[in-house]
Amino acid sequence: MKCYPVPRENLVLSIDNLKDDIPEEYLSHKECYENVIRKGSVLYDIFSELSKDRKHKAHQAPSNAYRISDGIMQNVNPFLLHFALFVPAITNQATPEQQAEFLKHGFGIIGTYAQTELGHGTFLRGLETTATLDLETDEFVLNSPTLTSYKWWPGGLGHTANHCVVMAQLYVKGKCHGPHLFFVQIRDIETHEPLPGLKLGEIGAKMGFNTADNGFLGFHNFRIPRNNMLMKNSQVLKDGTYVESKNEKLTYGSMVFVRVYLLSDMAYMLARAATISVRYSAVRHQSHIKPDEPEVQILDFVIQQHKLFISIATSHAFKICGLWLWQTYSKVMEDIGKGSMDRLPELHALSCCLKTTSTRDAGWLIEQCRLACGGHGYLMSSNLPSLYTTATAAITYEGESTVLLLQTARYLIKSWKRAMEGESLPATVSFLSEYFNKRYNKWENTPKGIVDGLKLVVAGVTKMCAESIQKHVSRGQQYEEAWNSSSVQLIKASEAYSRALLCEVFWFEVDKVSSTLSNNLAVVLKQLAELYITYWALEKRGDLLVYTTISKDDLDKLQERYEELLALIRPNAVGLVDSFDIRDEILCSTLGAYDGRVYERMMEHALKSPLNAETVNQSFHKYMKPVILKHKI
Ligand SMILES: CCCCCCCCCCCCCCCCCCCCCC(=O)SCCNC(=O)CCNC(=O)[C@H](O)C(C)(C)COP(=O)(O)OP(=O)(O)OC[C@H]1O[C@@H](n2cnc3c(N)ncnc32)[C@H](O)[C@@H]1OP(=O)(O)O
Ligand SMILES: Cc1cc2nc3c(=O)[nH]c(=O)nc-3n(C[C@H](O)[C@H](O)[C@H](O)COP(=O)(O)OP(=O)(O)OC[C@H]3O[C@@H](n4cnc5c(N)ncnc54)[C@H](O)[C@@H]3O)c2cc1C
Repeated sequence: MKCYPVPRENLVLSIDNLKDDIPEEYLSHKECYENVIRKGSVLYDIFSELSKDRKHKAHQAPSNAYRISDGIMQNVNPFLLHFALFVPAITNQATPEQQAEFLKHGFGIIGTYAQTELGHGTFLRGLETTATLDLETDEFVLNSPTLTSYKWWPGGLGHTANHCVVMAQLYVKGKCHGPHLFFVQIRDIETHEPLPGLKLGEIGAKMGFNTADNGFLGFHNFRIPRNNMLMKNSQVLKDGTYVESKNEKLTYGSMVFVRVYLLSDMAYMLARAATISVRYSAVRHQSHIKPDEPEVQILDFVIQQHKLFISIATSHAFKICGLWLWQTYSKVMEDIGKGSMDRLPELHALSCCLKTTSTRDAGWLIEQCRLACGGHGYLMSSNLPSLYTTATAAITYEGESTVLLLQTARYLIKSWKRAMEGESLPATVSFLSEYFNKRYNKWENTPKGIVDGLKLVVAGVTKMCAESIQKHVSRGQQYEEAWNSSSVQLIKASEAYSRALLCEVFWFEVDKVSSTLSNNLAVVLKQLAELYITYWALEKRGDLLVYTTISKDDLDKLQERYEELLALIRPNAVGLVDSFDIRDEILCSTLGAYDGRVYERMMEHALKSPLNAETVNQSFHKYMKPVILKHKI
């Protein structure tokens, strides 16, 4: 790999170890793991060399360098959790002294984030792993009291990591203080054997993510020093005094970090899928549009453009909103550093709904890209199946999507109540006050008008939810029960909110930067933003008809404009995906390479199938032949 500026002599393993003799999809589960460890270890070495001068900082945006991993393994890198959650958890949740201690070996340790248990993933307060202070020895004793308390799912936990950050219920002097994080060594550094008192393993084959080495972990009277509790926000002193955090939800900070980041990650996943399917659709000729003319590029079918251009536009929307959300995150973290928690609920609400919408959209849009490639999209060598299973996992991990939408709904309902009481609201929800005070405009058939309309939908649905909860309460339900009864509508409010946010930020940011771009670029970027907004206005036409003054005539015009936009984008479609600038080595697709040699690549790849190494497979002689001979007349 020439793209890495690390001298070969600095590396322990040869860079030649990054090559595959047999494509990954033909390996067994065990071989696959061993293969990604072979390649992952080289990468780990490269990343550690590259990071030598880069001090870990809390709230630092992740470097894009790890994308190289996508080109080297089609499946998930088992070292990912070290970078994505283990190190960020320590930098965000440990004191400076602890950080110096826990990270002193740099890349000499490999960590993961062990939170989810067999019995509980969503409901963190229900976790069962215990960390009990032993005042005499100044240690915490970790235990998994039940089968359901076993840690279950953490990436890299099965066989890769030798350390982890563990979420456990803190017990001091018989009192439970809720979930807290602990730094725990789980394997011997030299032998890699699990330490005594631990039961460790891998959880088995999954729909995708198969090389992530997701594992289980049980503790039996396992002791760690008291100082291994991450104590930036709350502390346990030597005499057992518990010092409360300013906000107990700060313990959940590492999850907020990844949720925020996932928006950009989904932009990239979608860019890869769009690149493959748009390029393929330009190469593939099939059927006629005019009977007397040659077969067309399938990209010329308007319905194909409808399936694919939304992915290009969505990737840009996620990228731009991802940057916006990252800036919000950094600002809120800075405020927290200065002691102000004011914007933490807003950040939590934004990150929950945007994480959910971006992962769900990426999942179904990647699948749509796969379907748009016809049969060939079903081949592993197209890389679309792997992209799908990897993206779709994110709908569940780092907070299950329904559960996160309900968190945002909680914030919307609270904000609605504040609006009714005349309180001022943060800019991201101030439209609720405007709606409550009936300050809204008549429908306008422009991108800005659509954004305003989508916000009216959020406000209208939120109001309906608040009334529904109230109705159930007045019929005798407790507030929490009434919440459950109204949850279908609450989810709708949250979904509508994230869509309005995505449309607004995408349009506003594109509009803001367009004067700094060349005219041609600004025009195309605006077309993509308008396409995105119009697509969603048409998808949500029912809600717009209920909550705004949009008419059938307006909708007809929007449909016409949408089709116009498809035609305007068509000549630039291939250029647009080329501009994502994803190298063939990272794309890893027989269908999507830059040179368009689709059929040649497919044949070359098919010939690598181990089944093609011999003309007759031995199973013929063993099983088929006797049956054939028996039935031969
Ligand atoms: C070589 C490689 C190269 C590498 C290069 C390096 C580059 C690396 C770069 C990085 C690449 C990344 C790529 C991704 C990869 C990922 C891989 C997979 C990771 C998967 C990890 C996981 O999968 S890890 C587990 C995640 N597991 C959850 O995600 C549990 C969800 N479950 C909850 O999160 C809570 O359980 C839940 C529901 C909130 C209720 O919590 P609860 O019961 O305590 O709270 P309540 O509901 O009662 O709410 C009470 C009040 O707390 C408020 N609140 C709640 N949370 C709050 C919060 N966070 N912040 C503020 N406020 C919060 C709430 O808004 C209420 O506020 P109010 O009262 O004012 O309304
Ligand atoms: C690929 C992958 C990688 C992962 N990596 C890690 C890792 O590295 N570390 C780690 O700690 N964990 C990891 N996880 C675990 C992951 O974070 C959890 O699976 C996730 O948070 C969902 O929790 P759950 O499995 O308990 O789902 P559940 O909460 O059991 O969800 C089941 C159903 O119940 C519903 N439900 C649950 N609660 C409510 C509610 N309050 N209201 C309404 N509906 C509800 C959900 O919507 C869902 O439909 C990973 C998971 C996957 C799939």
